[in-house]
Amino acid sequence: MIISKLISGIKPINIIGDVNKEIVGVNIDSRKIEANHLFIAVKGTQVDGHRYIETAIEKGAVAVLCEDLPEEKAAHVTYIQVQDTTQAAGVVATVFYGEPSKKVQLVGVTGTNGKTTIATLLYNLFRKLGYKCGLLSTVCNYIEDEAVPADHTTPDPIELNYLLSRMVEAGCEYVFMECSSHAIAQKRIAGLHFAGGIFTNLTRDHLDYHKTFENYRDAKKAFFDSLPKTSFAITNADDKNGMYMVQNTKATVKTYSTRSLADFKARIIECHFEGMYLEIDGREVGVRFIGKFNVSNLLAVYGASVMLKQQPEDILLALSTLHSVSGRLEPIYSPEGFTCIVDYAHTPDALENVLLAIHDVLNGKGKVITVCGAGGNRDKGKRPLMAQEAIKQSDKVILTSDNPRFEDPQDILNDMKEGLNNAQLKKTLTIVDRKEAIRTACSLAQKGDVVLVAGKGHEDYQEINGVKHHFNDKEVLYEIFQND
Ligand SMILES: CC(=O)N[C@H]1[C@@H](OP(=O)(O)OP(=O)(O)OC[C@H]2O[C@@H](n3ccc(=O)[nH]c3=O)[C@H](O)[C@@H]2O)O[C@H](CO)[C@@H](O)[C@@H]1O[C@H](C)C(=O)N[C@@H](C)C(=O)N[C@H](CCC(=O)O)C(=O)O
Ligand SMILES: Nc1ncnc2c1ncn2[C@@H]1O[C@H](COP(=O)(O)OP(=O)(O)OP(=O)(O)O)[C@@H](O)[C@H]1O
Ligand SMILES: N[C@H](CCC[C@H](N)C(=O)O)C(=O)O
Ligand SMILES: [Mg+2]
Repeated sequence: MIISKLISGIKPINIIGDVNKEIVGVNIDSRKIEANHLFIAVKGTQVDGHRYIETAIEKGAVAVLCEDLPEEKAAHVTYIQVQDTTQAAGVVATVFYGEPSKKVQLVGVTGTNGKTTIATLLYNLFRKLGYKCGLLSTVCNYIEDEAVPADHTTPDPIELNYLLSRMVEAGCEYVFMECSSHAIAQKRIAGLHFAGGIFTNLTRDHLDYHKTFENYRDAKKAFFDSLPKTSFAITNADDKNGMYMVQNTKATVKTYSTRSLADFKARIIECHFEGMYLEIDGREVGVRFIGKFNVSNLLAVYGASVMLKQQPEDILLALSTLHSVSGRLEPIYSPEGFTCIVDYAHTPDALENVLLAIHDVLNGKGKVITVCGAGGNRDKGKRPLMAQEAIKQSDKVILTSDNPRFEDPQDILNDMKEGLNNAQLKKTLTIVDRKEAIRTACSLAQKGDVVLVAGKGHEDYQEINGVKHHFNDKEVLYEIFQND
């Protein structure tokens, strides 16, 4: 694609050099630059991408998009200066890959918890309804059946538009994606055309990055502010910030609620560990999910499907056949008759809700033993709150390592214990080794009890000092049961 076409969606302040050159690739990372590429210099949180302009040119870049022009310029390179390269990166990537988001119905899901669940269920549901679909999520990306491993909840703008273009090539009509607050703040989704957006909920997370809850909230809101008039915005009326999210959007607003009047409503008729019987918009349906929060997730899925012009009867029929998403409230039954639940709860709110869901089913008839930790190099303030939520609804808590990343695991656990009083500490064990912690929880459990293993869900690694060691909570549980 020639440079003048490539930059047709942005407003350069200055252009130096030939704009009729052919560009065969674009990237924000100098390490991925090859011959005849455009390098986009982005000022990041760790380094300033402008430092890599020279390296990128040595690797073959023939055009550079930047905010600050370098003093020494190469004669064969075209320099394009813009105000904000973060924003421009998304727009240029979209143009380079043929504006793929305009060729599919793209629905974005944002909020603290529930994004993976909702996006994955929509992908599974629309495939059951007979459509070709794509999915961009924390667990894995999918182009129809083809799995493309995910490093991030939302990929960088280049990878994102590349994957979307592959989905268009594969004939996908619908694409469901998670929009993390990092991705919205870093404009990874700039230039995308959304058919709809969904808001799940907002509670504490990622304050290491956003600094204040207001910044975090407004990062999520920015997604709805940017939705086009043709799109829909579905919001959770039960969440304190549900209406705030959509107050400035141009999209058609619809609400969902399990408590009050809303466009999409539901209530629980019955619930077991195997699933729930629900009434959604006046129709009854059996689903294989538990927990009130999953009623909200299913309502969001139902609402989005209605807005995407599917028939309520077809949606509910497909909904009744869907299974829980990997590592989200996934039950594993022990030979001794207790139930283990593997779940990705890694925020105070998620822990509270998962434990509520477990108690709803247990109905006072068994003990709850919770194994949990907190991630290293992430929001420290959530650590004591997570310990508090765990102890509030558990008979015993075993604090253990999650992904310590570059922190000492014992320091993370000490931060968690800061949230507990002496009586609560007496109900708590600290076992740094996660496998040992899970084993101990299982040895304490009896028939009818529940062992909640929280925090890592689908993850198949434990990240320690920058190295990902193979580790999977479900595998560990099966191994324990086999050796019993
Ligand atoms: C804090 C954060 O979110 N950082 C993300 C951000 O990086 P950054 O802009 O800070 O990059 P940087 O390292 O300062 O580098 C600046 C620029 O120089 C470039 N560079 C750097 C080195 C080099 O040799 N050459 C070069 O060109 C980089 O490619 C970049 O363009 O943009 C990068 C590209 O999109 C991301 O890979 C990176 O994710 C880091 C690794 C990360 O761990 N992010 C997590 C926190 C994250 O994004 N999580 C959310 C979800 C959380 C949730 O689901 O709850 C996610 O969407 O996954
Ligand atoms: N609607 C919800 N409300 C509160 N908690 C939820 C909700 N849905 C899921 N959870 C809890 O949050 C955990 C994470 O769910 P999920 O992976 O769907 O969220 P996510 O928003 O994609 O998270 P991430 O930001 O890490 O990608 C689940 O394992 C469950 O404990
Ligand atoms: N996307 C989230 C996932 C957290 C998962 C948990 N296992 C942890 O490592 O903290 C994050 O990067 O903060
Ligand atoms: Mg997710």
